[in-house]
Amino acid sequence: MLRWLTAGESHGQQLTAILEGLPAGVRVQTSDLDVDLARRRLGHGRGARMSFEQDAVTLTGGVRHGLTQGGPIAVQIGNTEWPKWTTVMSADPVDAEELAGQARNAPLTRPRPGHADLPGMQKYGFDDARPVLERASARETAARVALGAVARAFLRQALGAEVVSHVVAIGPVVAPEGLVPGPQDNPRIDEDPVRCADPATSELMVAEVDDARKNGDTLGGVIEVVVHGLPPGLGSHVHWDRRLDSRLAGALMGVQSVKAVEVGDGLETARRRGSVAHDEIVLAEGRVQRLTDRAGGIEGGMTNGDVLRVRAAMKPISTVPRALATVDVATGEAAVAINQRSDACAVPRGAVVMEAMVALVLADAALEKFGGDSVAETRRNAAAYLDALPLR
Ligand SMILES: Cc1cc2nc3c(=O)[nH]c(=O)nc-3n(C[C@H](O)[C@H](O)[C@H](O)COP(=O)(O)O)c2cc1C
Ligand SMILES: C=C(O[C@@H]1CC(C(=O)O)=C[C@@H](OP(=O)(O)O)[C@H]1O)C(=O)O
Repeated sequence: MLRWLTAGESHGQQLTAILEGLPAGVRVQTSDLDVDLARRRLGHGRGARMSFEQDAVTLTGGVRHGLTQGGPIAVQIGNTEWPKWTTVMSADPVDAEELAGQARNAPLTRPRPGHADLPGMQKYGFDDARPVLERASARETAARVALGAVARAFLRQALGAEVVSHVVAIGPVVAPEGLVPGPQDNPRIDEDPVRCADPATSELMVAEVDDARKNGDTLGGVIEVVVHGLPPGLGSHVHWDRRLDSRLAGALMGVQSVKAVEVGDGLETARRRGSVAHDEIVLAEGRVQRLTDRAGGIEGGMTNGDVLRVRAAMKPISTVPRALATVDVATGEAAVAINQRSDACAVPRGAVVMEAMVALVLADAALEKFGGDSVAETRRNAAAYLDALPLR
């Protein structure tokens, strides 16, 4: 239904993104994309680049006078870094002498453990990590967040659904269980330096980031994305690749540094007995309701109408200032890994990327279920489906 693609390098001229398959009539404008792009630059632990990068975003296709037109939506995001990289990252051949004078062009031959550097060089036949790290960099997530903002607008206008997130762990500091942000809580959580919903835990998280940074180290953590207002029946039990949990897991694992995904209570559920692992169904006030939401709003690969909760675990940043051991591929000698300027902890801003991926997957699943060439049609179809459900 929905297809999306991104292109561009971390220090290239710009990122480009295309979203194809969205209906006409979705209200969206540049400022909506700006809001999420700015949120992606926030967070204690971010690197220097985040404080000056402007994410100059332009909607270049598919939107007219603040409304989608039904055609592919195209977005470009200029890289503020570009002026320093015009020669090194030039698409066209450049004069060899001019290139030789550029310190930035020195081959990167000491691959960083935990990065795409070494396997990428081996796979694509490069003797320099530059072409690999330029595309592997999470700079690319700016493009996903821009498209995610469009998907978020569609979900809100078609279904009344809201996608929010919070940080539930940074390194060993874990927020209390059971905190579930409400549909309007993003602005409040954005105010917190680590996007944690619990102020006491937030203070401990900030201290942990400061301590890691002081010691030349880095941190990862866990993000929970919460979606309110979804109808039952998005996704399907009938085939593995139609299961919504499978699609969400793939999308979240597709974000740089994500090493685990949980749906609902996830791993904790595996440690429970069945009698206390599931969500019992009752009839209350003429509606079917669940007493708990351990499943995170998904049963049998479909939304069940409860609040959707998925978690993504990011590993610690791989560019560790206290440089890790590697091998210089030019000399074959033991070396320390290249140490580029880097985030110390990207979990708070990673949360905004996870929201975008969840919004894109849900927009796709909503269009599959309800169709519609205009958002008004999608909305009517969804309303008729809900009206016809015998037990809601
Ligand atoms: C929002 C975000 C920001 C990131 N920032 C950095 C960074 O500044 N330095 C770094 O080494 N890795 C950073 N990463 C992680 C790397 O991009 C990632 O570890 C690398 O591309 C290898 O991919 P893998 O971890 O999925 O194996 C970031 C990831 C995300 C999601
Ligand atoms: C630029 C962004 O994140 C970058 C992600 C990243 C990495 O290795 O993933 C490394 C750093 O980039 P640089 O190569 O300039 O040091 C981060 O700043 C961004 O998120 O916009």
